[in-house]
Amino acid sequence: MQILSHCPNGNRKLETEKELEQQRQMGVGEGKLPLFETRVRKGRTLYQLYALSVLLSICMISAYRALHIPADGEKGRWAWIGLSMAEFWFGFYWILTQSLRWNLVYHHTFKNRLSTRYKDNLPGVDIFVCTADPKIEPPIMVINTVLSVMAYEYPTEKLSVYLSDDGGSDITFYALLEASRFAKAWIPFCKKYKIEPRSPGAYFKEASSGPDDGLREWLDIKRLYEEMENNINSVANSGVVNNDIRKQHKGFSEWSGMTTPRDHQPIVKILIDGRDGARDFEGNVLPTLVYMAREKKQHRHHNFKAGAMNSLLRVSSEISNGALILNVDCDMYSNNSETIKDALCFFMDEEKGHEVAFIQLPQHFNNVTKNDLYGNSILSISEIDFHGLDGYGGPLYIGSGCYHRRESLLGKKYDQTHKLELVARERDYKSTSLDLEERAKNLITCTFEDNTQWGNEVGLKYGCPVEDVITGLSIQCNGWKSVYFNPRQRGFLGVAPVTLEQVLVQHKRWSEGDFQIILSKYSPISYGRNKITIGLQMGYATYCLWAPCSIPTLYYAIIPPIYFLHGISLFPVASDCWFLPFAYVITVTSIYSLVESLMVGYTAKGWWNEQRIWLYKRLASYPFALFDTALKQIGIAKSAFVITAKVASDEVLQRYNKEIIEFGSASVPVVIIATVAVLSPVCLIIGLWRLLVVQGVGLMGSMLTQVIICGVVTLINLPVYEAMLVRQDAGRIPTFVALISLTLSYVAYALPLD
Ligand SMILES: O=c1ccn([C@@H]2O[C@H](COP(=O)(O)OP(=O)(O)O[C@H]3O[C@H](CO)[C@@H](O)[C@H](O)[C@H]3O)[C@@H](O)[C@H]2O)c(=O)[nH]1
Ligand SMILES: [Mn+2]
Repeated sequence: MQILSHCPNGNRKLETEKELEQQRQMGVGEGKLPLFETRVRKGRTLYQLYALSVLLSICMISAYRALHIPADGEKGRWAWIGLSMAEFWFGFYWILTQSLRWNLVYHHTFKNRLSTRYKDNLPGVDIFVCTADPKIEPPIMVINTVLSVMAYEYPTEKLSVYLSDDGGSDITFYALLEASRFAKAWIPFCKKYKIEPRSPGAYFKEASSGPDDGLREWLDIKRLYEEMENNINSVANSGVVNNDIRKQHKGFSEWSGMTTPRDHQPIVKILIDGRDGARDFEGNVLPTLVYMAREKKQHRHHNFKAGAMNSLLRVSSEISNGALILNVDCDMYSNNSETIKDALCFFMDEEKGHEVAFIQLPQHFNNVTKNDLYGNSILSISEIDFHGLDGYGGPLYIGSGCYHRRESLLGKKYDQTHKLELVARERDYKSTSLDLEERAKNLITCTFEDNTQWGNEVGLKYGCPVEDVITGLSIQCNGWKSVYFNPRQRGFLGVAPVTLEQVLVQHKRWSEGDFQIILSKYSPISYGRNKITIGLQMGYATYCLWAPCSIPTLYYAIIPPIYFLHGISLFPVASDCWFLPFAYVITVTSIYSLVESLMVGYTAKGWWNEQRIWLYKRLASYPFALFDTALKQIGIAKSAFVITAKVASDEVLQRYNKEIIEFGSASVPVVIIATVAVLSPVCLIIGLWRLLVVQGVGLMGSMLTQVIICGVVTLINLPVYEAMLVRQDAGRIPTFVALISLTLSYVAYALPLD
């Protein structure tokens, strides 16, 4: 690996690792040495040769299509033209994706240098946790996330944690109250024994025994945690907070007149006020802890997570006003208590830090099965793509696990002449907690944002189902850079969806949101022009164009099989030299993707599963994103945000752990998947019969590509046939869906071909 480190004199120069190590040992100019280094991945030439060879083949495929269009009246002319267009799209899309592979960079931080140089002179950090529904997002999970971030290795008086509750639930409030008490024992325990992860739930699930020198304490704290867990779960299960509990905190009075969580006054409760010296059991100051539920009115749109985040920005500016902001979803606990310091290494680097607006860490999940049944770990994105984007100005902001500079998130433009430093700010020590709460409440009423730039020029942007990506893009267009930091000890772990339907729904939101960005005024192509690098524009486009990829994929999965069934060839004969580029692209890109997947940690079966889910998303999730975007464009539909479920029944979980796909319902996506799945083997069998018995084996060569397509689609769909024909559990494909799909396949067969 080569090291591309930036030197104090402002030049970026290439050095070998050895030289840098020598420098480090000599302590040359300690105090000026960078707080992080950047490495470029080796072996680029090999990759570039591979990419060029694929590019060449893609061009040859297009040339073949253009030169051999069937004449007017000849069979398969329109199918041919359609295939040419689909291939052209795939080729074009493949070129875009090169931006994610061309120039991978990796960062390494020097936290020791940060500590020696800045000691305690560190900025305040405000951590925002968002939750929206106590049923879908159980309060015990939410507070585990809260506790994990309260226990960061960071001066506690500089740490403030805010929970935004869009569910407006007194059960969540109660859980947070319990957490504020438990924190007094938990935080000192974590720090004393340096335990990881600092989500107590996750920790006790993994740790079968405590530290040798603190077994007693470990047992005590485990018992405390279990008590709290029981209390919270029993309140959550009963659905009501009883009067005894209500008496414990005056904050519960906020719920006395509340009839529905969709209509209530603004609530801000400072449960721990770091200023007034609230202390843990060891006598250390506790981090500030705040509960917030913004005002809701039946007919007022609340802009989902973006609205919550903007409210958090304002409330926190009143209470702690940290210069740094960390945002996590309520299911994504911190799995590495050092990442604040890592983030600071980028922000506080004397040479480059002032350009950086946000540091995104990868999103990993702690419930992914061995062979990643639903392709949830998206490792090719977190281990490759984002390192590639980083080489062109920085990754996307993808929500959870992102550190922001407050100013850039608020919409400030980057100014080269005016370096913004991250410094500790004076907190308001004069006002009482009550004063702060009252002032903060006024900032989160429904009308507060009326006639302001909030949601537009200021804060997170409204109106897009992926508020994070569009906001990050506009920050980058404001001149800022971002950094992708992927530490060995994973920064955050969340909960990935465990049924096919949930996966498809989640991807519909993402692909729809991303597609809307490219159509919006913030399109990375037009708005981003001359503001971000071309590599980054291309990188954004790969995500923004997920949704339209569905059409050529549907076409490719349906048309070649049907034409095969009818004995019409749409590809060159295997003995023809035009066959070579097709064969080359298919084989080489598949091998490449397999090897890459194995390298980033997939099993071979995991790779195969990912191919399947990739197909299903394109067949049965992205088309709906396209459709809804069209409705939205003509003004019929409004944006929605379907929250991803974080709990599932034991039965569903059992199947998930056995890696059995949960089809489960007779939804339209399942019908599409089943139809495509049924079509391929039917075409394969009838087509082969026709070829072998009627037309003669000699024609096999002209049909080889179509046979392969049918074969691969059939193989990848084996779980579908099993779910239709063999399985008896509730996750199977209902019989009448199987019948519908058979009927639809027949219709596809009977349709007149061109
Ligand atoms: O009205 C809402 C809806 C959602 N949320 C919160 O937003 C977060 C993300 O929601 P989730 O259903 O878990 O969506 P995911 O698809 O898992 O989230 C990813 O994608 C979202 C954008 O679509 C980003 O906001 C997230 O940060 C990112 O992790 C959760 O903490 C929710 O509680 C709210 O606070 N208010
Ligand atoms: Mn989530």
